Amino acid sequence: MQTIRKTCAKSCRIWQKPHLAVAAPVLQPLSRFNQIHTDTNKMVKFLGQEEAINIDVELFNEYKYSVDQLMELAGLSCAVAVAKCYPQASIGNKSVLVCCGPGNNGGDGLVCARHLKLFHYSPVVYYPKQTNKELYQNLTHQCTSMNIPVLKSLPESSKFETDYGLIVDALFGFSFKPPVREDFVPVIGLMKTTSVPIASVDIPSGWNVESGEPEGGGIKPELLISLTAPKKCASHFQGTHHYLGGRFVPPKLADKYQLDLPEYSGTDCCVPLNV
Ligand SMILES: NC(=O)C1=CN([C@@H]2O[C@H](COP(=O)(O)OP(=O)(O)OC[C@H]3O[C@@H](n4cnc5c(N)ncnc54)[C@H](O)[C@@H]3O)[C@@H](O)[C@H]2O)[C@H](O)CC1
Ligand SMILES: [K+]
Repeated sequence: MQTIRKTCAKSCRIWQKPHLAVAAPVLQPLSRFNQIHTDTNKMVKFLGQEEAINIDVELFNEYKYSVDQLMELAGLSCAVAVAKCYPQASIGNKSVLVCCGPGNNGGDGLVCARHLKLFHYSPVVYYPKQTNKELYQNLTHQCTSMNIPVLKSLPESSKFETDYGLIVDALFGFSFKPPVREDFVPVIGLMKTTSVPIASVDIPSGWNVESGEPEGGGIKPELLISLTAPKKCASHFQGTHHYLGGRFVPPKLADKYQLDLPEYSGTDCCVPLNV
């Protein structure tokens, strides 16, 4: 626990909002503000939506990464974080429902499902809005080739709690613009009402990327895996585990955006952040 005064001193350096330094006399955990205190005693920056998109564009245009490369690393780090928080034995013979959206967040979900299968889980992919782009077709093919069912409709709700031990939420990431469109209302509704724990990839789907949970309530993931760096909505995350994944950021880029990323341990591809 640290005082907001201390938080603000750091915030001012990064966010250059000097007026914040004299506000808010109350005690607050850092993670409720716009930075998070990590195990390594560093402060990770929380990104706004535009900044997250700019970093993504820079990775592709300036650093010449391909989407496939980053998606593979992002999806792998999600599967590893899931395995750390929900060891296969704790899920037993129940399946993991991996809900995939129409964009790159959904692509991370397809990669995550494939790695979960290799880690001996039983993933089932729910992928209602499939595109004909080659990357997504290949990722889907890789899943079906590994006997991972890919569904276009939601599994039957009466048996949901007995059949599924975990939901991986890969519907929407940092490009989401509220409100949730009609096609995705049922799956968001299921996630809002089920007792099955949820692991959200990058953003809890349906949340505003910056301000967090929508009015009237949103999904409440137990695990959040932020990719590259947490987005501002992560400061409202109240679940049990917050991990950072996507260990692909070139140091020069991290410096440019003052990300202050935590140290990943050894060869790990994800790192826990203090909640
Ligand atoms: N640099 C990184 O950290 C990387 C992160 N990755 C992942 O990519 C997503 C961002 O992907 P993007 O394709 O830009 O967008 P989304 O997946 O968030 O969603 C776009 C998709 O969703 C549709 N959509 C938007 N709003 C709504 C709505 N209200 N209702 C329904 N549908 C909506 C939109 O039309 C698009 O089709 C990031 O979060 C990471 O998960 C990369 O994998 C690697 C690099
Ligand atoms: K998500």
